[in-house]
Amino acid sequence: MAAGICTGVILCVLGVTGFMRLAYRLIPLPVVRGIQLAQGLSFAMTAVKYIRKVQDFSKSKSKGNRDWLGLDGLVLAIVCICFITIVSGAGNENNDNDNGVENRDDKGSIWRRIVTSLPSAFMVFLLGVILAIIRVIKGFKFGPSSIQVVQISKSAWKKGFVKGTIPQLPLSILNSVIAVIKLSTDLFPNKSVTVTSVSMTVGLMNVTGCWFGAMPCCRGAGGLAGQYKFGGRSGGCVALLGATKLLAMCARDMNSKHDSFVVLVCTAVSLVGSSAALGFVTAGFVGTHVSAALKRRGDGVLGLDNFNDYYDPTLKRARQALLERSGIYIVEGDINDAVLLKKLFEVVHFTHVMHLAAQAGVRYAMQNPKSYVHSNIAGFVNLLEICKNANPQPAIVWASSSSVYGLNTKVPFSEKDRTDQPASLYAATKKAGEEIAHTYNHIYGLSLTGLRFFTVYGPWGRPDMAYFFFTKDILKGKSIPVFESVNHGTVARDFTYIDDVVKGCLGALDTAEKSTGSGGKKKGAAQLRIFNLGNTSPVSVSDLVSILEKLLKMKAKRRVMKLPRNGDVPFTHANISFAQREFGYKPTTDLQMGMKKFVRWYVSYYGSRKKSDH
Ligand SMILES: O=C(O)[C@H]1O[C@H](OP(=O)(O)OP(=O)(O)OC[C@H]2O[C@@H](n3ccc(=O)[nH]c3=O)[C@H](O)[C@@H]2O)[C@H](O)[C@@H](O)[C@@H]1O
Repeated sequence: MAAGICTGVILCVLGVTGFMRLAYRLIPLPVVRGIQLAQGLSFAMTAVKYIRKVQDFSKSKSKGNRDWLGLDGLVLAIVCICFITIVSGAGNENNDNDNGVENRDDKGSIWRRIVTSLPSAFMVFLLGVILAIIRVIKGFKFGPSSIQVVQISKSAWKKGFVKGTIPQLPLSILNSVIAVIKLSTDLFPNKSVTVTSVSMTVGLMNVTGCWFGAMPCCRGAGGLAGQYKFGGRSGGCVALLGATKLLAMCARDMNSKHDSFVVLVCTAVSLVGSSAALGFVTAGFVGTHVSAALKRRGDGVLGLDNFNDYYDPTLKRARQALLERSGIYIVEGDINDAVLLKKLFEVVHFTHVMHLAAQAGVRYAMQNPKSYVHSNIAGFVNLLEICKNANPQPAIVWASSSSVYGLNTKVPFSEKDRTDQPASLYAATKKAGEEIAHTYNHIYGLSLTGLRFFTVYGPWGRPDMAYFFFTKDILKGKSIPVFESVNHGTVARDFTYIDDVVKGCLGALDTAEKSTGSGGKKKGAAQLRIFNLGNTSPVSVSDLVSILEKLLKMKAKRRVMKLPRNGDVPFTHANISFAQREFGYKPTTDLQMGMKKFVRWYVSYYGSRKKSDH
């Protein structure tokens, strides 16, 4: 927007001061024609490339060859090219005979007249719009959109001017002003256009429009020539174009610029990925790592996160920045927002949903029980409602927890064991999630895979977890509460390194079968699975502290205390044979190695004093 406004201002100034007139007189015609030819050829080559290869517009890259068949297939494209070529080349537009009198008996001539009068490019464009609507958008609604004034930061002005205005200016002057005037004098010799009026109107269009989010635009000699060739020769065609744009602006579906942006991103995602996975809570710990891994292997990922303040939101924003650098966009919203979710699902046909949006932490459930019900139960149900109505229904992989094993004493914990004695409300909501998953699988044919994570840790982890705040407090010289169970027994966890968990998540996604229902109706039995994703070798909290002491080269001030009765269980230990059998899950990182990687990250991330005060 800043670049558009700056370019607009410069064009206005050049127009008013008469400098543009000077440029018009000084720049020779061959230079202008050269620019036009180069532009024309580059557009033609781009068109051929777009037809031959499937495009990854988000990266401006070509992918594989386009399929022959389908609504965006090669056959249709070739038919359209032939149609335009035949219609445009069907003969002289002036079909009068030598005497200037039409020979009405000449049947071939009549047909030729009809064919040449067809607005071929407009017809192909219209067909394209209809096919795009069929492919991408359902349920178009109309009504006025709200208009907002764009806020442009100081750095955006600077960046826009340097990276947008300066490189664009020569083309704007030559193609949007000088070439347009030369061409319009050729095409419409009886109409007078002045350099000042063209320059000023292009400038004013951008100076006013860009403040309201309009895409920077210009007149172009190519566009003028194209419109002339295909029949747009009066002011009426410009008015028609404007009216169509106003109509498009009225799509009520997009209430704000943010909504429109979301829709555009979604469309890009659906065009990019052969399988579009939706990583909910992408700025969460596990979500960040899973999304990045999916993107690395070429999947289309769209994130969703409400960026709540359960723990330091700046860490979440830093994860978001990391993901955005690798091309993953995160929509800011809540899984309880049915309107938003519906909109996303209308635009993208998600093949998979990786649902990692939850209120985590076992002890916090006593302080804020409602947040657990809100996210882990109401939010989950809301998501399942949207997924069951989607067409096609996505396959869902979601995060349960090792805490569902609660007070069980039989080890290692197997998926076949009882899970009816949770020790915290957190565990109870996760257990409820598993039962809710069963219901949606049974009634609607949704494919659902629950993953019971076992105390996942690693770089970019959660500051509310013990290993994280132990590290922080040891470094600060503060004491840390180390829990022990009855009779000075150890408290132990099957700590699992993030990279191992990511492999498990990808394995679960890749082996997830399709949901069988569509549009809210079940059409057959669907897959329903639960897997433990643990490390299979529990370590006591006391040993965890010793590992940290060695890595941080500092002695911890241990405050040994009895395991409080606020949700904690004395130990966890996963049996992972089921995940191993189904998708080859095999953790390879022990606590020593995993903590080394975590500490390295922690020190580099919180290296400065400012950041370490988190
Ligand atoms: O995998 C799981 O099921 C769960 O793992 C963790 O829960 P937890 O294992 O309790 O992880 P931490 O809170 O990091 O505690 C780790 C160990 O440190 C102990 N601890 C915790 C806090 C403390 O002040 N002192 C202390 O000794 C805990 O008793 C526990 O044995 C996560 O917080 C849950 O979101 C997740 O669902």
